[in-house]
Amino acid sequence: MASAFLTGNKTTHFICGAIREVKNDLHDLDFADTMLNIDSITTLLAIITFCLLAKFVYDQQKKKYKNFPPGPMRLPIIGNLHMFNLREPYGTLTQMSKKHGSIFSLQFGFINIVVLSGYKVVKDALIKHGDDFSDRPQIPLFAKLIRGYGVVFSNGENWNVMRRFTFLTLRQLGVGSKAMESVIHDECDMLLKAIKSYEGKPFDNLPVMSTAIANILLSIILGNQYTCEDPTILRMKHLIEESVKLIACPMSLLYNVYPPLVNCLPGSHRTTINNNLEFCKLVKEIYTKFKAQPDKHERRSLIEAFLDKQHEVKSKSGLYFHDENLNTLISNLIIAGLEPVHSTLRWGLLLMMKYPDIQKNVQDEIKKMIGVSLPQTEHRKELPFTNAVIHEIQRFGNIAPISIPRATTRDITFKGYFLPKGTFIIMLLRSVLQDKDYFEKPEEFYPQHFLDSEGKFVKNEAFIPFSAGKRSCIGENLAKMELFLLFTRLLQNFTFLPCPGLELNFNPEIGFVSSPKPYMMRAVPRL
Ligand code: HEM
Repeated sequence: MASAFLTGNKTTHFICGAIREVKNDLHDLDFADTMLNIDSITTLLAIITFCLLAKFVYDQQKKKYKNFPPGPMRLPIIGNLHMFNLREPYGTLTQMSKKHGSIFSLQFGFINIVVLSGYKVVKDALIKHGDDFSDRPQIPLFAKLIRGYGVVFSNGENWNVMRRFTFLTLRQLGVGSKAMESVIHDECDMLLKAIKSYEGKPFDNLPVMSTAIANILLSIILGNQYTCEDPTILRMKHLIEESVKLIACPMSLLYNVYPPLVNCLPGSHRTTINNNLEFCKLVKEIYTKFKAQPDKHERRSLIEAFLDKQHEVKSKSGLYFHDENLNTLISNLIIAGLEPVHSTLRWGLLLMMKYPDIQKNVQDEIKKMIGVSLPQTEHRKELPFTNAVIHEIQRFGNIAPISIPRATTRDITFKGYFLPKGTFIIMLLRSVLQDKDYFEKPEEFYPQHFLDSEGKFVKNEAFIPFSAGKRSCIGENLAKMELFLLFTRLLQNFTFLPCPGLELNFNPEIGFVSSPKPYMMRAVPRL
């Protein structure tokens, strides 16, 4: 309605007419009325300015987004927000992709978002157009927390330098080698001991499992200086676990859409910001200690490799090795590396309790092929069923349903649509891992997705839980090693059973990572 009024001469006539009317009225009024009307004029002018501005923005957007992918009808100001079930946003996106196809657009407040779904389209974007889709968008809450540093949400040269450093350092620290296998086994020994101590009685697996996985990651990032029992680490872990959930809560989502409006309100976004400030303070305490006593540690760590780089400021890339990047990189790695592995394993145990026959087949295969000896990564080939089950846990568990958002690095035409530079892109990984053209029973837990008719393991090209291309998961090798060794040893040592009277719950927790809700289980020793 407003924009219909505000076109060309009609707009000027409307404004002049309104002001003239107000002026005429002013003659006949006393002082109080005059004051009242001055307020009315201000309000009227504000409304008119707003409408003109809205029209200008609308025209600019229309020009910019010509030939933009279509999508569901949007409302002014809120766009498509009203259509979202904020408690299950991934479900809403999946439903929309069924209706609007593999490329469609949405509007969140004033932000235009393009959603890509299905293996073919997502693969094209990740691989064929890898460079065009390799940025991260500016998401207000993350921008506030991360300020363009670290690796997960940075872009350009900062991202390049941090990614290369992280990738090479993980390799130098033994990820993928026998040395890392032994770190994982040491932690697994403690995990088995902790589980055994419950003597087959019900227990909550969340704290026990997260301790083991956190200790593996900490040994890489901080060397052998810190373990999960350290009060600083306990606090850091709590802050991360809380923030990972809060980031997907309604107030945080609203903050990302209307930052100035929501900023002053209380809610999950404020707690996340405060958690981040506290987290950075704790990381700073840790690296200050490292700086104070260099070369004193038995095992080298990522933090020490970074501090070494700070001394080599000769090269141009050396400029990026400052404390802000160190702070953010460490928090990035702890957040990105802890929760996904932990959640995948917890989905795994939940599924083993639901499907006792599959659990038994895995145990029989382990018994037959490796007996009681320690599993090694090479055993994957000899354990095709176990390997297929682990792949299916990752596919079914689907812990990163929308991956991490991307943005276009330049103006591009993709599948016939124009996407301006900086377009916010969601790659719906959930739709890839459930693509019915690649998985026979996409909504079921079906390890045969990764087995041929003779029971041999077969790869499936649409299996990309770590995403793909130049911005794919840095921790893929570490995560695969952890999942294989921990899962195999857990099933070699225990049979996992549900607690009598408790129903198994497969509804995921809301959060950035789609994890199972806390649950109790029993573990009966086998050896
Ligand atoms: C089961 C375990 C894991 C899964 C399913 C997983 C999945 C993912 C996914 C989907 C992305 C987004 C990639 C993209 O934008 O295309 C990602 C990014 C990332 N992951 Fe993982 N991840 C896992 C474990 C880990 C571990 C153990 C680490 C750390 C050592 C890690 C570190 C990272 C980092 C740093 C990024 C950002 C990469 C970048 O922006 O360049 N992840 N991960």
